[in-house]
Parts: sequence; C-alpha cells; structure tokens
Amino acid sequence: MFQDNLKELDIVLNEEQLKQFETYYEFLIEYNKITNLTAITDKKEVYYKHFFDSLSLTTSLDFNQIKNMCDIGAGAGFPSIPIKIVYPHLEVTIVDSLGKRIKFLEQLSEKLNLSNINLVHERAEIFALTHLNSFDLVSARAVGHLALILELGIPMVKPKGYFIAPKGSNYKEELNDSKNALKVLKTELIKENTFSLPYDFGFRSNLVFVKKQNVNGYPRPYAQINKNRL
Ligand SMILES: C[S@@+](CC[C@H](N)C(=O)[O-])C[C@H]1O[C@@H](n2cnc3c(N)ncnc32)[C@H](O)[C@@H]1O
Repeated sequence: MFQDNLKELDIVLNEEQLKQFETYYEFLIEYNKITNLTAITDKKEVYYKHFFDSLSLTTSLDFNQIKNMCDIGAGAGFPSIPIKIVYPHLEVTIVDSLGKRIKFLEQLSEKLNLSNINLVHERAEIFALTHLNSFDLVSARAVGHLALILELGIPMVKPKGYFIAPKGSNYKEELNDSKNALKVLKTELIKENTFSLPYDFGFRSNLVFVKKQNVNGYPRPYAQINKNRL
C-alpha cells in the first residue's frame, strides 16, 4: 500500500494529504482524456511512477531547510506538486513552455488548495535570465540530457544551493558527458541516491548537485545550447 511504501522515504501522510493525492490522481486522469499530460494512467503506476518517484527526492536533502524550489518542465506537476503536498511550507515555482500544462496546473492547484505556488508559461532559458541566483533548489525531471538541464537550472540556484536531477539507469553515462557542464557552471555532484521503485517499477537515481559559486553568461539562447551542448 502507498502509505506503507512511503515509510521507506520517511513520509507519513495525514488524512488531508491522502485525499489530495486521490484528488490529484482523479483530476489527472480526467484531464488527460482531453489534453495529453501523461502516458501512465493505471492507478498503481501513477502512484508509484509519478507520486512515489517525485517524493523520492525528499530523501536527498532536508526539505524543512528548503524555502523555495523551481521545477523546470514539470508537465503534469512532477516532481514538485507531490513534494508541495508533503511540504506545504515550500514556495514552488513551475516553469513550463507548454501553456496547456500550465492551465492544468492552475486548476489542479485550486482543487488541492495549494498556496504559495507560481505557475509560469515560459521557456526556462528565458525565465532564468530574470531569476538568477533565486532558488534554494531547482529540479527538472524528464526534460532532457543532464548537461542541458544543468545549464537551464544552475543559473537560477542560489550559491551554495542545490540542483536535483532525477535520472534512470543511464545516469553514469550522462554524468560522464556532463563533466564540462559541471566545470563551467561551477557545480559539484554531492550525492547519487540510487534506488528501485516498489513493485519493480524501475531503477532510479536522484543526482544531487551543489552550486559552489555564481556564474555569469548562462543559460545561453536555446539555439546555441542545442547546437553546442556544454
Ligand atoms: C517529458 S515532460 C516531463 C514532465 C514532468 N517533469 C515529468 O517528469 O512527468 C517535459 C516537459 O518539459 C517541458 N519543457 C521542455 N523544454 C522546456 C524548456 N526549455 N523550458 C520549459 N519547459 C520545457 C515540456 O513542455 C514538458 O511539459
């Protein structure tokens, strides 16, 4: 059962939070019939591949010490909305380039009674330019190669703040290909939290980085990022 499995993550949900996850699931499935949000619709799979997987980030850092978080390309809200349900004190900013996903998130936030949440329809590389050094934590799940998401996200992280990249089984290769990005962005890998989702739903690795100091000139315009990855 979801509640029992969450003990692995040191999470105990109260009645209200359990209901929020139920509402999240129901609204996601309903909205998914008219707008493409997720290919995963089976209830157990949504609870583990989306909710549990998102919440797994919380074992990597002490989230009580995190005040604000930016989630790049959250799509249907992963990983930041499940985290926000469990840590309501967090100020969450979601930046997604697809307006229909932001519209879904606006309605979802209302249904879940979430406050202190900013939903921005914008490309991250544009949004970042006006939000440099602003967040305690930035994350991006399933948005692209590690070097790409580091370039989009690290400029927004406060110096000494964190970036978490949830990755799959090819994480070592991506890390290897991101050595230059880490050097240029003055960022260091501090943890590799590897685990398997319950019920054999897959292998995951949450890569935790710390930004050592401010860095100027990033992110570059998207055409440049795409043409010449760091
Ligand atoms: C595959 S979905 C992943 C959604 C969610 N993070 C998850 O794990 O289920 C990628 C999302 O990133 C958004 N995206 C891709 N590139 C982006 C960019 N440069 N800036 C903002 N959002 C972006 C897309 O619109 C999409 O919603």
